[in-house]
Amino acid sequence: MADRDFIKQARRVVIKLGSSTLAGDPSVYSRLVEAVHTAREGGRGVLLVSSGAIALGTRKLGFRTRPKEMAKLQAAAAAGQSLLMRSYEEAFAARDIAVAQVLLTHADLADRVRGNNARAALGALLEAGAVPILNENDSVSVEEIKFGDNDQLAAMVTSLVSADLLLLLSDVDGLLDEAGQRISRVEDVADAMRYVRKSTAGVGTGGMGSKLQAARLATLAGADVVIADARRPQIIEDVLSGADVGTHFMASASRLSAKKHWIAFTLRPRGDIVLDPGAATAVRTRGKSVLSIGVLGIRGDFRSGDAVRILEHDGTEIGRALVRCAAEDAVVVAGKAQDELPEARAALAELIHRDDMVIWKT
Ligand SMILES: Nc1ncnc2c1ncn2[C@@H]1O[C@H](COP(=O)(O)OP(=O)(O)O)[C@@H](O)[C@H]1O
Ligand SMILES: N[C@@H](CCC(=O)OP(=O)(O)O)C(=O)O
Repeated sequence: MADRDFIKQARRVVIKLGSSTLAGDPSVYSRLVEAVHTAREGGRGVLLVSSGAIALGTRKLGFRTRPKEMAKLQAAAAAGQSLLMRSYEEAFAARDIAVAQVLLTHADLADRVRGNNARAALGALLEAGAVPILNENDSVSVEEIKFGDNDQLAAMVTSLVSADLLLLLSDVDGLLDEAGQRISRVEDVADAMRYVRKSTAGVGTGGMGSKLQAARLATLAGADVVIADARRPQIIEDVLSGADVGTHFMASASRLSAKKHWIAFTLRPRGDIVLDPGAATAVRTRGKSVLSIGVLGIRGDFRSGDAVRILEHDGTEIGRALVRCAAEDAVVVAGKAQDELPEARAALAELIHRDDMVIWKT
């Protein structure tokens, strides 16, 4: 199959719209509605991740520029979110399509029960024929519980609902090379990072680096990703028909299970487990569990079931995992063989089970 043939067959699609798009030409809403309508007629389920609340709220509340102070940013988000949803409600009414607002914080997806509830609610909305419109719940999100930006939220939602395609719409043709030419296809996201230019202009928060990171997350969840220009007429239709527009990232052949993806990319590590060279090799090359005897050191203040980084003795990160005990117990068992462990902690000879571990490809 040709590269973009998988996109033509995508059944579930997440479309992310950036602030730059929504703060610009208002006709973007009506064009979006027509494209979503056509996609649904073609049997696809569509979810939107929409930024724009802060940009709209900044104007609505009469702030001259985007506020820097957290409380004012949150105020702008609250004021702008209702305006944003009103625009969507009105636009989608033209096609008699119900929209539904879903506001999430990072903590919602980091908690398994809450994440499962969100997945079920989104599934029920699609089943009922509605278009879920997601945004970060900015007015209650503080730094520790933020997604970072909506590119990351969109990638995590893509994994959560097992979407086949993530379409990141922005105000550029796609990823541009040094000469400003669109790159049609990216094979290696890490390598593509060299094209990212730092920019302070514009109303967006993430920039291109964040879109590439989102592309990495979503392709490892088994989705194709396209970054494309929202200002181009028919852009969504063109992308979904497999046309050579925007920048395409193919779904990874070594996709992670939903659980491993969650460990690797949604959870925030609370500490480090440092391995000796023998253990590091066994874990990295043979996918072995982490045994207490191979642990050189423990850092951080994690609890049982938290995510941790797995490090080589020189500090290189090998992977991420869920740890089976709290830091205070891990310190006691580190470096000890099973027969040296106190009886109460015997089970901790296997500190991390291989099923709870994601090893980075080198
Ligand atoms: N190599 C690159 N190719 C394309 N855009 C780039 C590149 N490097 C940096 N950018 C910047 O990334 C911006 C898009 O990100 P952002 O402003 O966060 O958009 P959005 O609000 O749509 O999420 C572009 O407008 C451009 O200024
Ligand atoms: N949640 C914020 C958007 C944050 C964000 O990531 O913005 P952008 O980089 O334009 O996608 C808002 O609604 O204003």
